[in-house]
Amino acid sequence: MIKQLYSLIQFDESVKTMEAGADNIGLVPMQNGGVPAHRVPLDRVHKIFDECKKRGVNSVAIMLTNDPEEMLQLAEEVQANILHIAGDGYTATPEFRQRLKEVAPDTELMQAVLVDDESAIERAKAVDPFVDYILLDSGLAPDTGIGASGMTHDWDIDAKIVESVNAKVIEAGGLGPDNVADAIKKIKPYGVDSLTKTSIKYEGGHMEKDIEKVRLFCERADQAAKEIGL
Ligand SMILES: O=C(O)c1ccccc1N[C@@H]1O[C@H](COP(=O)(O)O)[C@@H](O)[C@H]1O
Repeated sequence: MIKQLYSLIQFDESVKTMEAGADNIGLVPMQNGGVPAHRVPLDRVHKIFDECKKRGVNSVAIMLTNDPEEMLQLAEEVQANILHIAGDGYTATPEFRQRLKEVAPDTELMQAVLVDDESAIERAKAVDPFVDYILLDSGLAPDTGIGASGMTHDWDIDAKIVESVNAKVIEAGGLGPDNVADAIKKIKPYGVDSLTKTSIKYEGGHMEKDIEKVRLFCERADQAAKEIGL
């Protein structure tokens, strides 16, 4: 079971998050979008992603901009393992996928799908043929993008999507140590993702990972997956 943790800002907390069991760590490289306090300067992105490589952890660059040209520039610059499109104004296309391969041949593509009602199933199917991952998430963040709501959504829809697509499905939206096991047992995803419930939030939008909660999240996810033979 892949455990994906967002949204890393500092180098030291990234290392601690990897040591606590994360398989994928996600961050917002400096761009036009997202809460200013969460955007990571590019020199630090490189330092964190180099550390990921050394430790065999996947680096994920989250795109909150809605400009595909800016995404491709960033993809070329950071060469992440995964590019996660989470902006609410742009959805990946086969052409985007092709251009991503040209500028970052080793970067896989993850498309966030907003699960608001059953229409999410068709939206997931539409991107399935040309993405590597589909991330199922809740709500729209007030600043930009799909996700970061801290809320769960209808897991029955997610279970149907897992059955209907070939891409690897990452379950997101309001997951934390308290409910990750239930989500895995119900949805049977390829991976699980957490932001709000494994973070400490401060005034002004600053956040840092709560390492004990990250550790618990990873431990409970692995235990649940083992129990159902995933
Ligand atoms: O990670 C962010 O900073 C972010 C900002 C804006 C939109 C989405 C973002 N992240 C994605 O949202 C999920 C779920 O968040 P939560 O656990 O429900 O709070 C997060 O893990 C990222 O995939």
